[in-house]
Amino acid sequence: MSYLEFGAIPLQVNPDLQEERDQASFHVTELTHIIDGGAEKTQLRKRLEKLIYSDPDFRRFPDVRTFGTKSEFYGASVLKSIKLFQLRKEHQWTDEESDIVHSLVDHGHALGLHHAMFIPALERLATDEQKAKWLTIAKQYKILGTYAQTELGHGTYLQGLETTATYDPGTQEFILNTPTISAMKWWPGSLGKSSNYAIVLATLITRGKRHGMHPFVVQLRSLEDHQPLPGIKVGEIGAKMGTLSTDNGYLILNNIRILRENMLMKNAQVSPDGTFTASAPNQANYATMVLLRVRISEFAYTNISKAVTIGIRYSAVRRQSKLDPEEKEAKILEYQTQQYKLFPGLALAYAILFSTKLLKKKYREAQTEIMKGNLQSLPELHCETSGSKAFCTEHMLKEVEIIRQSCGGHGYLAASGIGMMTSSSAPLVTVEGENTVMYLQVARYLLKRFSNAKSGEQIEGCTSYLSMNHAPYLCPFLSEKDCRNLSSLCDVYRYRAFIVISRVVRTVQTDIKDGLPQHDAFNKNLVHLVRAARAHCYFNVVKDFAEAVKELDASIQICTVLISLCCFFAVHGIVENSGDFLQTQTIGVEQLKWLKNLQTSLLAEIRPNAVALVDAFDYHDITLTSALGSYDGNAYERLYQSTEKDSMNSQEVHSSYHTYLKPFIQEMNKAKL
Ligand SMILES: CCCCCCCC/C=C\C/C=C/C(=O)SCCNC(=O)CCNC(=O)[C@H](O)C(C)(C)COP(=O)(O)OP(=O)(O)OC[C@H]1O[C@@H](n2cnc3c(N)ncnc32)[C@H](O)[C@@H]1OP(=O)(O)O
Ligand SMILES: Cc1cc2nc3c(=O)[nH]c(=O)nc-3n(C[C@H](O)[C@H](O)[C@H](O)COP(=O)(O)OP(=O)(O)OC[C@H]3O[C@@H](n4cnc5c(N)ncnc54)[C@H](O)[C@@H]3O)c2cc1C
Repeated sequence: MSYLEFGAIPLQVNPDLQEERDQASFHVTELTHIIDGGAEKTQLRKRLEKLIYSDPDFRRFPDVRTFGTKSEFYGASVLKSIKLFQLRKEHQWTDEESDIVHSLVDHGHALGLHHAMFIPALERLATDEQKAKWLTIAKQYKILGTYAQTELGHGTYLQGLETTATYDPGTQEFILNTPTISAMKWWPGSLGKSSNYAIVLATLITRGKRHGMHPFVVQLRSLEDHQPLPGIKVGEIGAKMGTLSTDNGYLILNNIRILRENMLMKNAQVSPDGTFTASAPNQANYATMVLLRVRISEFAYTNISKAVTIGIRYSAVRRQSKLDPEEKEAKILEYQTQQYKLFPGLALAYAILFSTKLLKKKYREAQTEIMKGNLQSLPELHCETSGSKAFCTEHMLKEVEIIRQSCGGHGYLAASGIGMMTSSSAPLVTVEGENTVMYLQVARYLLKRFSNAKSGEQIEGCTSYLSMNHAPYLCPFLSEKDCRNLSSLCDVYRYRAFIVISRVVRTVQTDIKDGLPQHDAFNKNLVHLVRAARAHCYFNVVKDFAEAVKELDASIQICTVLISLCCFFAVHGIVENSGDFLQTQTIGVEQLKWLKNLQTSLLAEIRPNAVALVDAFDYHDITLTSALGSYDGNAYERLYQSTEKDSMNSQEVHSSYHTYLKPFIQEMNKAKL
């Protein structure tokens, strides 16, 4: 066989993968339509896919990503941003269309924060008059902006932000300053080299009084030559583990004067004479973060669904060792342990998909009210978005890494597409509210709602179960078969959450009664509080998944397979956290035995549809950029083909040979002689 024949990609689908597709019990397209939200949405996505991928600059990304330098990668990413902006303008994309496009192109493009945060911040924090000024030019790309909140010294604790915006009534300007090294802005995406504007979050000082964190529109760079304006020092913070396309930046402000009107004044106002008035609680200024927490939850779906597509397709074409000594080597997907690595990620992808669809709906409804000035739903929304962001990203990151390991050695190759996914997924547990901190916000809300419920209030929303009549719980599972009941599984999660929450409330209360100040009583129980928040979030995701499956308007075949998957998601979660479930007596030892058996039975049940379930995500090969996970399953040919793109292979003999190796080899051979 010639060299070329080795590398050529066969025209047909790998027969091992075809075999998987042939045995699917349902129509993949029907499920794709459900995932996309309807047949017309699938058509829309495909139309956008065609448009984007017809441009070679989007197609050549895998090469740059795999083999370029940081600077080359960033440069190519700026080009990609500009092309996306031009296309958005030309085709007048809606936000929905734009979101679809962002999930298609390699995420995190250089100017991504302009649409992800700068524009949403203007929409949420500016008055109508300010919107007419700033939003209009931002949408026309006359200015390119970012969201500069985090500082070197503080990311989580926003009340600790040190950047100041001091009002000068004499000139009716704010003077922005970075008073200490820890006050410099540090981390904002698109800040280092790309943006010429930023919404800077700073502590407002007027008439000698500090009024907490507020948003200010600040020009950073000249619109003529992109040089930083006088008094502004801005740059890139340095190499990161991944996300090479984004120029995360630092920013130092030295007596920067901006007009009074540059303070975004929807929620609080400073009048010309310096009088401060607040028309909403300070937390209303956190609105951009709340939106991003929804989007990051959705992004967790994108990452886990891509990863598991790669893992399952590859496991269907990779053969290693013999199951039956008389047969040929088995597909690694046949091994129960391999299914145990992959199917939790598969079930998680569907769980996050359905749960975030619901979250998005709730977000839209709440946001409509908030924009009208009704902030009643804000605490509940904060709890739901914080919890979803923490739960989805925590579980996604864990499963993506397990799936990477499931690909063996090849999973460690950049060409697999999955290693990069691990490093680009990693920051999602930190950005937009570090996960532990987000769980603690959920816990804080749970404690409040718990005591409301205790005092007889009828609780609505995601914590409504706290006001249920909680007679001692008796697990209804009397056999393995009973454990399949989705409604009973939801009950098990609900009671676990209730008991974990009530126990931590009792402990905190006892500690306070015993004389500990409230903050010490909290800190003494922080781990348990996070555990309570996790239990609450897990319950909500299981419930959302189960309800979505129950209400699905789909064929019996699809319902059957999704019920198995949902059941597996719930059962797996109980088995993985069995200590907690046993300790809260929501299950007993006997029931745990049945649940463990059911867990492995479900692996076998899901197995025949595994490839179809990932095919239904319908990722284009360019979106996946994976030699292991392409639709045709020709993994080895694609891996070998990818070596051609490696610059190390552009010369037969590398230049280092002449500089170092040749003299060394010659020296060694001389010595031998
Ligand atoms: C295909 C598209 C994909 C898109 C993906 C994009 C990827 C982009 C990648 C990266 C972008 C990253 C951007 C960023 O990271 S921006 C910076 C994000 N920073 C944070 O998230 C900071 C986290 N910290 C906080 O949110 C807060 O400081 C806090 C919640 C930890 C504490 O709040 P604070 O007011 O300082 O103190 P309290 O704890 O005392 O809270 C008072 C009170 O307010 C309630 N509360 C807090 N936050 C909110 C909120 N957002 N909404 C409503 N209410 C809120 C809090 O619960 C307290 O309530 P109380 O108990 O009733 O008093
Ligand atoms: C890739 C990336 C992109 C980013 N993009 C932006 C951006 O565009 N704009 C922007 O403004 N920021 C951005 N950030 C910053 C990001 O929002 C912060 O890093 C994040 O909010 C976490 O804050 P921190 O770094 O201060 O972590 P810290 O708060 O210092 O966390 C460190 C540890 O302390 C713990 N901890 C902190 N406070 C508490 C507490 N109260 N209780 C218990 N434990 C606590 C945490 O759990 C964690 O384990 C970005 C960060 C990254 C990594």
